[in-house]
Amino acid sequence: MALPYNRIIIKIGSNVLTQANGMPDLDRIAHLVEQITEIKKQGKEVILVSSGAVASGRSLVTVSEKFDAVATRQLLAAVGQVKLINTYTALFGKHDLVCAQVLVTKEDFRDRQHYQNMQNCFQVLLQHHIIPIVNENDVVSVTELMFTDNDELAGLVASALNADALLILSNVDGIYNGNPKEEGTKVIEEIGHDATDLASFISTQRSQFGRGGMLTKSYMARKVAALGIAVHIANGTTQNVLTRLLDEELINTRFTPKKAASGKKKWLAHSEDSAKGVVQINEGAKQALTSPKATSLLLVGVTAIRGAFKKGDIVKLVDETEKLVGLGIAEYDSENATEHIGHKEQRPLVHYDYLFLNPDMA
Ligand SMILES: Nc1ncnc2c1ncn2[C@@H]1O[C@H](COP(=O)(O)OP(=O)(O)O)[C@@H](O)[C@H]1O
Ligand SMILES: N[C@@H](CCC(=O)OP(=O)(O)O)C(=O)O
Repeated sequence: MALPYNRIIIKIGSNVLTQANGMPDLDRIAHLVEQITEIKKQGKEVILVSSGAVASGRSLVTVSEKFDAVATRQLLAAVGQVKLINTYTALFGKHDLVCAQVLVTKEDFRDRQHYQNMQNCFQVLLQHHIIPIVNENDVVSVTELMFTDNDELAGLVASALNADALLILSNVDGIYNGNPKEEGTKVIEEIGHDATDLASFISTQRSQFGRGGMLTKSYMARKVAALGIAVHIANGTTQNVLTRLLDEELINTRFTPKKAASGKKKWLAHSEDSAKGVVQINEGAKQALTSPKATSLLLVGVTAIRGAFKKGDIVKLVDETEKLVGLGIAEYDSENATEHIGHKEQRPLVHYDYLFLNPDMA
C-alpha cells in the first residue's frame, strides 16, 4: 500500500452504515470488514470508530413516537450497540480477527487520569492485535454531555493514540468547492494549514442520519492535521474505499498534516471545555504567538484575566475581540498572574511547550 501510515483510525459514519430506511446496511459493514482485514494483513494497526448503535437498535425494537426523543435514543443505542458489536465480532471472526468494544464519554477525555487509562487500554489491545471498536456511550451521554458527533470522538481518539492518519468515511467523495449536488463543483483534494474560509463553501446541511455535518467535520479535521495527523475524508459507500484510498487510487480530501505535536499539545488541543480561566492578550502578543518562531506567552502581552485558576490549570487565550488564539497550561495561579499583568521580565504565563494554537490563527 502506498500511503505510509502504520496506525490508522477509521471513522465510519451513520450514513455509511445505514440504509435509506434507517436500518443497518449489513452488506456494507461486511465489505468494510473485509478491507480492514486486508489492511491488518499488511501489519498495520487499525482502530475503528463506528456509529450505528441507534440504527441497529431500530432494527430490533419499535418505539412509539410519543416517547421522549432522548429516552428513545438511549433505548435504541443500549439495545443496538450489542447487536452492532456482535455483527462486527462475527464478521471479523470469519477472518480470525478479534475485536473489542470501547465505549467512551466526553468526560473520559477531559480528565487526564481517565485519558491515560484509555491510552493504556488501547495500547494493550493493539499489542494483542485486537481491533478496538469505539463508540460514544450513548446511554449516559445525553444533550450537552454528548460529542458533537462521532467525528469529534474520532479526532480525539486519533490525537490520544498518536495515529498517523484518520480516515473519515462519509457519504460524499470529500469536501467539494460548493454544493456537492450542483453540477460543476468538484472535490478539493488537498486542504493546507492556511485554509481559513472553509465556511464559505461548506454548508451546514447534514446528511440524513448525520449529527454534526461537513463544516464541523472540516474544523475537526484541520485541528487534527495541525497536530501532525493526516486526515482524509472519503466516500464510505464506494467499493473498496479503504484499500483504494491507501493505494492512492481514489479521489478524496486530504488535510495536510503539520509537524507532529507533543502528547501534551495533542491533549490540550481538545481541552477547550476544561479551561478554568480566560487570558486576554494584546495584538503584539498574538502576532508573536502565531509567528513561525516558538514563543511563550509573557505577562507583558496580557490585558485581562478572568476566572479563578491554579498553576497547572488549562486556560483559554483570546484576542481583543474574544477570538480564541489558543489553549495553554498556566504557570501562575490567577491571583498571581493578575498582580503581574503588563509586567516585563517575569517568567512566561504559558510556556510554548504547553500551548496549542488555534489553527484558524496559526
Ligand atoms: N462543500 C461540501 N462538500 C461536501 N459535503 C458537503 C458540503 N457542504 C455540505 N455538505 C454535506 O455534508 C454531508 C456529510 O456530513 P455529515 O452529515 O456529517 O455525514 P456523516 O454522517 O457521514 O458524518 C454531505 O452529505 C453533504 O450533504
Ligand atoms: N453514537 C451514535 C452515532 C453518533 C452519530 O450520529 O455520529 P455521525 O455518524 O458522526 O453522524 C450511534 O452509534 O448511533
